[in-house]
This record gives sequence, C-alpha cells and structure tokens, in this order.
Amino acid sequence: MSSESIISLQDVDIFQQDQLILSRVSLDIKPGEFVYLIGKVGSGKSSLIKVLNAELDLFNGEARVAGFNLRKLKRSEIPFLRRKLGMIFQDFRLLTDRNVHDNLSFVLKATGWKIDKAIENRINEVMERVGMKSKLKRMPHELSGGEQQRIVIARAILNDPDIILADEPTGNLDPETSDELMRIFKEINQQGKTILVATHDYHILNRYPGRTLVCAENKLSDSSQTETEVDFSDLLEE
Ligand SMILES: Nc1ncnc2c1ncn2[C@@H]1O[C@H](COP(=O)(O)OP(=O)(O)OP(=O)(O)O)[C@@H](O)[C@H]1O
Repeated sequence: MSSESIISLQDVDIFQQDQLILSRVSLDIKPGEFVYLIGKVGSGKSSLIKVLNAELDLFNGEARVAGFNLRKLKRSEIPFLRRKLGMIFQDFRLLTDRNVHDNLSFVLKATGWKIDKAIENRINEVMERVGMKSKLKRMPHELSGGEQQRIVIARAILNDPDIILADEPTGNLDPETSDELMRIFKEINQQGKTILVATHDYHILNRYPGRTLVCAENKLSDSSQTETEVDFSDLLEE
C-alpha cells in the first residue's frame, strides 16, 4: 500500500451481503490520475465505488481513501470522508422539488456553509465551470439529461473534493453530450482532481483513452500493469 496514493487498496474482498463480488483487490491511484473502471453488467464496478465511499463495509484487507483508513473508519467519520469525494451517478439524483440554485445551496448549507455571500459566490463559480450559469432558476425537469448531468457535476465539486467518483455518468446520454461531459471531467482533472469513472461507454473510452481497471470473474485487473491489450469489445458488451 503506497502512502503517496490518494486511493490505495491492498487485498480487499468486496461483498454484497454474503456474496463475494471482487476478491483480493489491490490498487493504487495517485493524486491527479484519471482512471476508468469497466466490466460487464453485475461485475462489481458499483460495488467497488461503494467501498471507496464507505457505503459498503470493509471486512478484510487494507484501504485508504483521501487519507482515511477505511478499516478504522468510525460511522461518525464517514461525512468527513464523503466531503473529500464528489459523487456522480447515472440517474442524476437532483432534488426534483427545487430549482438548480436551491439544489446547490441545499448541499452547501448541509455541509456547514453559513454565509450567504460565500454560498452565492461558490454556486456561481461551479456553474461557470460547467457552463450552466444561465440555468440557475430552472427546475431539474426543465433541463435536458446532459444539462442535468452538468448540474450534478457542479454539485459534486461544490466542496472542492480531492476525488471524483462517477458511476456510469454518461449512461443515459447521446455521444455528443457524453463528449461535452468528458471535456468537463478532463478540465477538472487538469486542475488536479483525481477522477475514477465506471463506464460501459465505448465511445468515451475510444475518444479519451486512459488507465483502465477491469472487473471480470471476481477479480480486478489493471490495463497499465498488463502486457497484453485489453479486449474492450468483449468486456463492454451487454
Ligand atoms: N444491494 C445489493 N444487495 C445484494 N446484491 C447486490 C446489491 N447490489 C449489487 N448486488 C450484486 O452484486 C453484484 C455486483 O453488482 P454491481 O452493481 O457492483 O455491478 P456493476 O458492475 O456496477 O453492474 P452494472 O454495470 O449493472 O452497474 C451483482 O451480482 C449484483 O446483483
């Protein structure tokens, strides 16, 4: 386990209830890396992400994420870990009963921001970053899928997290909109954030190649550690 890594797993078994999903996962991701996580439906991509954000308990092995030792993490420390993580899901999960501004201010207030001016400034900064400043007053249902996903990215970066964990972020989007989102991810990555993207999306893997972790047959393998080319077509088929 490397101390320079922002995500470091050593011999971790990942379970869903009593079913072993991924066995003896060892993994090091350095700060500022951009990494894909691929594998067939049900191969364990989401489960791995859920270990990283402490939704799933760790029973054996060692894991450190953003400086937190997951083996020793107390329930009361989970919110502090999650503040270091920006989470992005395929099914946007915006609050449907309030507009974009209020979706963002809700998160800031829930995470301890108290000064109105600071809240407004931060909302403006993140909306600028995702190119959505003109949509602050829109309700989620008044936005396209791609626009909603941009707001989800804005929400994920509100508290300036070290790591972005994205689970199928382009799953519901057309190729052009996926491209736009990938460009935003790349910009955020260039500003120093570590990004892990679980995906089935061929198009983005081809257009934006990168280090790729593969879930298959209860194991995690790493394209950067193997001599042979990974056969993406086989792994990505539904
Ligand atoms: N809450 C749960 N309870 C029990 N089993 C679960 C739960 N969530 C997932 N599983 C099982 O764990 C295995 C891995 O699921 P996971 O969601 O991690 O896969 P995935 O690679 O992300 O799949 P997909 O591409 O469909 O999102 C599957 O067999 C799934 O049925």
